[in-house]
Amino acid sequence: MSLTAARTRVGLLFGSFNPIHTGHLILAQYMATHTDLTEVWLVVSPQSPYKVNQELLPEQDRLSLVAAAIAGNHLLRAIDLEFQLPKPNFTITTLDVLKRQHPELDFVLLMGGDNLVGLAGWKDSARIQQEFDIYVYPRPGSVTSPDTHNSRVQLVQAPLLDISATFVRNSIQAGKSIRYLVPEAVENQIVAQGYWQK
Ligand SMILES: Nc1ncnc2c1ncn2[C@@H]1O[C@H](COP(=O)(O)OP(=O)(O)OP(=O)(O)O)[C@@H](O)[C@H]1O
Ligand SMILES: O=C(O)c1ccc[n+]([C@@H]2O[C@H](COP(=O)([O-])O)[C@@H](O)[C@H]2O)c1
Repeated sequence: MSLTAARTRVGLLFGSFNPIHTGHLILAQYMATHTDLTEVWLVVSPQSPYKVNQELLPEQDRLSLVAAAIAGNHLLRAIDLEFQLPKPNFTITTLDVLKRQHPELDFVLLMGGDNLVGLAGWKDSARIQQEFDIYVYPRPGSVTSPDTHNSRVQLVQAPLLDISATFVRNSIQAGKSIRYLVPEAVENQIVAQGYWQK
């Protein structure tokens, strides 16, 4: 019997969340309930290094949509830490701050197979892969087998919904319904504020 208590493991889903949608939420909730993670934190990135030209809703509005989406869910948390960090937001910078702020927690990166392919090009990619466990979930058109050279990468067969924030934005702009693509509270806020409507 081990005398050391298991450390609390927290999953981190980084994203622009422009806007958050049901695909993000199904994934986050599954990770929080079907793996060894205790919670999943949704880290809102004001400016992803790869999305500098994309038209983004102001970060506070994106955060507010995330908060509306997860209201009352004690397993998920919205994190605005990157709002105070230099832009564009490099994930290693945020990870270093989170580790300093929460030495009692073990952070696990959640990543789609599509992002895992690009991870090699991320800032301090080698350090990210050495210092953090990464749970990879398959995404359509991406590699589904984990990198066997890196024992910290683990494949999680999460149920996925093939929708994107781009699809949600385009639907709004085309005057189509986004019912069920986003939670009702998010849809109500988008409609009330007129986000992405022409
Ligand atoms: N349907 C989905 N299921 C699971 N993960 C998703 C889904 N859509 C996006 N993700 C992942 O969630 C994270 C944050 O995504 P992001 O905020 O960039 O949303 P997105 O839908 O990919 O946005 P966009 O369409 O604007 O590029 C990324 O790691 C992305 O790969
Ligand atoms: O740190 C990096 O070099 C890096 C490069 C690309 C993307 N990221 C982060 O990955 C998250 C998802 O990015 P994206 O572009 O797929 O929305 C977002 O939080 C970005 O800040 C981070």
